[in-house]
Amino acid sequence: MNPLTLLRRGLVVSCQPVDHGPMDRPEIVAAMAQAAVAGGADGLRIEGVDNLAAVRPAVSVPIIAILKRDLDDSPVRITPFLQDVEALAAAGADIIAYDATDRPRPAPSAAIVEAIRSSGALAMADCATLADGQRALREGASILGTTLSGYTDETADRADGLDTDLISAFRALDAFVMAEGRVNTPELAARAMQAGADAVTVGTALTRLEIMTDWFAAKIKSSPEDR
Ligand SMILES: CC(=O)N[C@H](C=O)[C@@H](O)[C@H](O)[C@H](O)COP(=O)(O)O
Repeated sequence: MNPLTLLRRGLVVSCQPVDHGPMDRPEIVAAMAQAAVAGGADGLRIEGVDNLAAVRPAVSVPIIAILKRDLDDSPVRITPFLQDVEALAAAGADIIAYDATDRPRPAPSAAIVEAIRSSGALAMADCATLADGQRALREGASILGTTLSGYTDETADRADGLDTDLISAFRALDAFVMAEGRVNTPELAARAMQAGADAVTVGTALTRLEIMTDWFAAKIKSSPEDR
């Protein structure tokens, strides 16, 4: 079945542990992925070829795969190279997400989308702005994600909370819209759907245990002492 049909009105769980933390191991990512599916996830977002290779045989839901890199000469981190696309497709990705912002990058976004489509996977554009989404649709992307809103210089003022404006703007383009980024509670997931999302991706609030723990610990420590 078309992955978009399976993901519509669905939850995608991004299983990306904190880099180099104790949970950053393929067998743990595979266990997280299975636990997410057991809890009702309709899809998964998985970073890296080793993690994808561990998760793919363990689940049957659609997988959105990415490869993250830290480049010296470009701020683009998500699937910047054509060979990244080949590696993720070979490891069983159904959908490959890429940075769809208009920033200096090693390979043009149009070439990345073309490589994704020729691999047989669908392309998900990780966008920061409406213009990113419009360009991505012209280039052949099948999903527009709000993933990078708040993470570029141009959108730094949106770094708090959910970008419902961008979700609604993408809805008006008649695209498949993925709300992604800082969806940290079930209530925010519902708000994303009301704003026009077709599906919602949740990462940190479900799979980055160190960060979730810190949210609770900080609140407890800053709570008033007198009762
Ligand atoms: C900006 C960027 O690099 N986002 C990444 C994309 O894969 C991940 O680090 C996020 O965890 C993911 O987008 C889910 O978002 P959140 O963790 O806020 O639920």
